[in-house]
Amino acid sequence: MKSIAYLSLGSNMGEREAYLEKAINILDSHGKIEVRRKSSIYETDPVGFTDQGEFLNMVIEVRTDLRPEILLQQCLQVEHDLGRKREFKWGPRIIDIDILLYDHKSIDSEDLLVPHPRMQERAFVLIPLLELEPSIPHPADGTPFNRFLDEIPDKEGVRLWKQINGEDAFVHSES
Ligand SMILES: Nc1ncnc2c1ncn2[C@@H]1O[C@H](COP(=O)(O)OP(=O)(O)OP(=O)(O)O)[C@@H](O)[C@H]1O
Ligand SMILES: Nc1nc2c(c(=O)[nH]1)N=C(CO)CN2
Repeated sequence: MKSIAYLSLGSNMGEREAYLEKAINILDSHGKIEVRRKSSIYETDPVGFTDQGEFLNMVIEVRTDLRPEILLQQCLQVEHDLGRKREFKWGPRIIDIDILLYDHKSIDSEDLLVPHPRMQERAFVLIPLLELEPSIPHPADGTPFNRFLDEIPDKEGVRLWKQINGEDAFVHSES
């Protein structure tokens, strides 16, 4: 049976939008992961290590029969294929792909924590996720993620950068 997962994508180096686009295309290209919906793209102030460039962030919904650990491997492989170098934790990156949610599961294995352990404190994750699924609940206790967003004081650091309507992602209208 197919599962539904939500992935967070972020880029703050080089051609940021092109990296998001390439990552989605690679994920979708093997026939194992169907990218069903894409949030808008947001420009976001860096969180954690703040002395770095602004990010573009978005969330996608995928449908897959890959197990969560294999889905993670695919995400890491795409990061690798696009040339990501791991320099330091929370530092600049051409692409970062995190698994936020996988069905209604809680997973705690050596390499994978789902829900992503820091997602509920990150407006740059919650705003695009809630755009796709406004009342999605936390699998552990059913708390709607919009309640976590309400508790984040500073949301100005997340600004709509490019509105996406479903399948229209990456179709450029500017001339
Ligand atoms: N839900 C998850 N999604 C992606 N990676 C995860 C997840 N849970 C655990 N990991 C582990 O985290 C590692 C990736 O860490 P990475 O260097 O991308 O962290 P980061 O993006 O700098 O920080 P953060 O995890 O806070 O976003 C992966 O190798 C993976 O084993
Ligand atoms: N705005 C923003 N800040 C971050 C991001 C990110 O994707 N966007 N990713 C991080 C590590 O995963 C650390 N800080």
